[in-house]
Amino acid sequence: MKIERIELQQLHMPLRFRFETSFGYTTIKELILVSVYGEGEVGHAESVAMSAPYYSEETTETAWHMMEKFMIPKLFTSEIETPEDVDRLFAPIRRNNMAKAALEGAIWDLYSKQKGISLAKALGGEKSVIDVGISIGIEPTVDQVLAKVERHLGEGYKKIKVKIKPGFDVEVIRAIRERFGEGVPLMADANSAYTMEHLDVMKELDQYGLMMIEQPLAHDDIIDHAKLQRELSTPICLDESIHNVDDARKAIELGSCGIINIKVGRVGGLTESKRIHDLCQAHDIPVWCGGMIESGVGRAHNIAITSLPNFTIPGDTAASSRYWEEDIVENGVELMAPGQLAVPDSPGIGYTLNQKAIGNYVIRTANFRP
Ligand SMILES: O=C(O)CCC(=O)c1ccccc1C(=O)O
Ligand SMILES: [Mg+2]
Repeated sequence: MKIERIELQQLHMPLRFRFETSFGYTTIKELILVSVYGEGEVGHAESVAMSAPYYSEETTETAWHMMEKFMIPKLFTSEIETPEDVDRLFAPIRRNNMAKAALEGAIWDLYSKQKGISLAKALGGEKSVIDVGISIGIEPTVDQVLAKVERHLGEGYKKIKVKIKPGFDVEVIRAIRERFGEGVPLMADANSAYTMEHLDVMKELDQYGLMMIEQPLAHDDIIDHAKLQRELSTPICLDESIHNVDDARKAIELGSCGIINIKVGRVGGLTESKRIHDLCQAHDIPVWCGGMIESGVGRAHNIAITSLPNFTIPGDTAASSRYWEEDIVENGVELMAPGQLAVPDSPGIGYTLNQKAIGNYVIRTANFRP
């Protein structure tokens, strides 16, 4: 694969609502759109690093820096035949997974376009339709959460995830169960807001038949999660704690979780996402695709990886129109049926960029050539 040019564009996309988690809130989503040009085609992906280091250590600025100073120069001075070569090329660079994933993902898109196949097919995906859920943030009142649950259940979303934090947890879950019943596929995401001191709260949550509790304990822990898992019948799902396939192997071996959330950015790319998927499949650990408030470009990548068979639990890839007045892909990523997204079968990510919309959001551009 001959790479002729790489373009980075920093975009600021205003959200249609304030998205709050236990670690902070987002009203304007920052992202870096990566475009890799070669042999008459162009591949796209986005960096999901956030503006501040509260979900992970990366930020928009560090991702830009790592790509510009270390990753793009490597791409221009190496022979690349397949996207797996990119994964190998970046391996000596420690962490900075979101920066790595953005470049590797754009090259996966470019590679599948050059082959004339969909990204889903290039990854070994099998599904033509995926079930999706929705992630509801922390709201000022429980009633406001209930209103959102009602609206999104009406749109057919197949999983309702609510964000929790100490003081805004059991009450929310109880209210949802009382109002909407036991049948709602419901889970809670704590984004590391609890410690083992909160065992009593976790045991209370355990009474509500949740599909899982996501990342209750520290972002860098798998030991206490194993202890907690032994105290609960609800499966623990790890998000922040899993950065690569070895983390997944150790967490499974220790019994730290029963489910893993795969985010392509957090694990450093689609190649590593596939490895984690395969490992989990071999151990009967279901996986699902998490979200990072992506634009349509990141959503398209999420759809492609979710087409792999062990993504058996609906992920967080909701429709573009929930987040954006206007997305940066033509027509947005929209539900084809209640709670379902189509897996495109056209080459690459299967979505065309909306250059006019990009023009409205872009605040910085740089081009790199060999
Ligand atoms: O709607 C989405 O994109 C998922 C939102 C979400 O839950 C989330 C958003 C930003 C950072 C972390 C997380 C998370 O899954 O923990
Ligand atoms: Mg999470």
